[in-house]
Amino acid sequence: MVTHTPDRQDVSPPRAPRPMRGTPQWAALESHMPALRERTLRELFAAEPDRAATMRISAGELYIDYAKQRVDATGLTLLSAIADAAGIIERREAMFRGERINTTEDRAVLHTALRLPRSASLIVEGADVVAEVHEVLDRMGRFTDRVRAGEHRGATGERLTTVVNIGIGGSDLGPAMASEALRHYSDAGISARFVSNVDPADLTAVLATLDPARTLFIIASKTFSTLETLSNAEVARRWLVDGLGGDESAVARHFVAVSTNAGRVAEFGIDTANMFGFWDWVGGRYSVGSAIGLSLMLRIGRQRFGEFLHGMRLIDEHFRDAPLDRNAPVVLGMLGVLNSELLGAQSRVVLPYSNDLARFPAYLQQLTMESNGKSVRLDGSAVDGSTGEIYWGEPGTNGQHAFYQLLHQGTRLVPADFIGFAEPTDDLLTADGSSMHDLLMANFLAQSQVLALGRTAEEIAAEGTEPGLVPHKVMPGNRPSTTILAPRLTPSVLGQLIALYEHQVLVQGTVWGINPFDQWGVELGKTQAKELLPLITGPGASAPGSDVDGSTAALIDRYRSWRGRS
Ligand SMILES: O=P(O)(O)OC[C@H]1O[C@](O)(CO)[C@@H](O)[C@@H]1O
Repeated sequence: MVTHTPDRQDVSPPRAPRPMRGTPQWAALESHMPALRERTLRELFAAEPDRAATMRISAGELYIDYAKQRVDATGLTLLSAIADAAGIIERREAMFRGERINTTEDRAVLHTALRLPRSASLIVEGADVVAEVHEVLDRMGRFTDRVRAGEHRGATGERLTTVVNIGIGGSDLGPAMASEALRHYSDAGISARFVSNVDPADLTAVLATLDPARTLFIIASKTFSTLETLSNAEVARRWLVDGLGGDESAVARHFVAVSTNAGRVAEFGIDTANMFGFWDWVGGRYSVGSAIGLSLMLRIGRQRFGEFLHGMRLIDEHFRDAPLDRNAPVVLGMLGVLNSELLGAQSRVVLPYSNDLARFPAYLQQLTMESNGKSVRLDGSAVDGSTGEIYWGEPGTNGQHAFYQLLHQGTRLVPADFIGFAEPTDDLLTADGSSMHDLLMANFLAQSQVLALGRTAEEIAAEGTEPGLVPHKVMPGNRPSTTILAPRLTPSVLGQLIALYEHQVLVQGTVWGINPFDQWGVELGKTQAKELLPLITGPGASAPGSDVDGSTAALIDRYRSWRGRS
């Protein structure tokens, strides 16, 4: 039995992360910045012939090239010194040990325990969390085996062929992204649909295509108190019962829940025998490897779901074992800090050259921005720099024909993460017999090359360009990017990509001294929506006693009048 104890590196007890600005390590980086700002990527490539060989890391099956980042060997050493001084090793080990590093919610942060092997043991506050994790995985496995084999059928005896996951945020984005990414591995004739928005258009559009007799609903909510999810779940239940001739008992065969809150699941009317649990130490945006991934397991089966978890574990192990300056989440997280804090980048664009990863940027938006969009440190003091990179993106080559113009010639610096695969999930041949996948990947390679090296006025003039057009055609270059290449988009590789970004969040949160694991900023909007609802449906905001601000009151009045309620 493998016991996961903090024995990998000699660590002292965890401390709150230290603010990094003002430390000697930060000052050293700042004094090196003129060298990084002045030298272009063209110059760096010319000056450092072995740049490509040294600025790459293999982690799991991911080949990560960061030679096109605006950094040199000294800069990289200084960046890892900052991560070290911020206490990343202690914080990482405290996380893996199951300490309550999410102090504002008094919780451990143990998504990494979701992917420990059955043979491992991790005792946290007296309980072996690995045993608990595998008990749930086994239950999920038995259930999904039965649905996939047609043994668990709908109330009328039909096979269940569509699973509808109703959830939002972390209870939607992970499984929705992964289900699309791994569509190629769906092998039991089960399709998955995802409903998240409280906008009735979402559920209406999905239900319109479905047969209740063949539909299984998964109500996924960590808290089981989320307005959007419960509203959609109630309507879905009514639709099912009505569609099956008013048979209330059908709910038991067509509804399962995924939650940490058995009481609320029972209150909602789902038998807790049909509930798959997880734990408060799994943050919503870190939960795709928990029972929140049930829809994915239904599609790809328990073995491939296991490979997905294994992929995450490969990167967990790399994150724990690799020295900081060869550690992919540390290096990439710190390059994000460099770009956003010292090179003036305002966002990071993620460009998967895989249509199957279309939802990956949206998934990363919650993972990174809900985690590190904070402006106070763990001790409640204000941060003194910026935090939380803004993530966005679209699959290549679609983005090329939409926003790459700004990436190449705009005034803003937008560092890019390119993600691509050697083997296609599908390939087609063009009329001349060439592989469309090769065409896609030629674009993948060309774009980062052009971003980095650009084209000068002299080079453009030398091509015979009319002088008046030369400035319009200059490609400034010197725009940083990282390229992540993997053999193929398998369940394991998807798990590796997810964990690579998860751990970057911890690295950056540690350097910024903030808590990446709470999300207090989303609460007030929810409360105020509840307060405004009766004004919208009842007397209006201009009624005596209403203390709604003038702008909102006028909007409510206009809304009510257009709804015919004045
Ligand atoms: O799974 P739940 O409890 O329904 O929460 C859904 C989402 O809502 C949030 O709390 C934010 O509103 C996310 O952190 C979470 O992933």
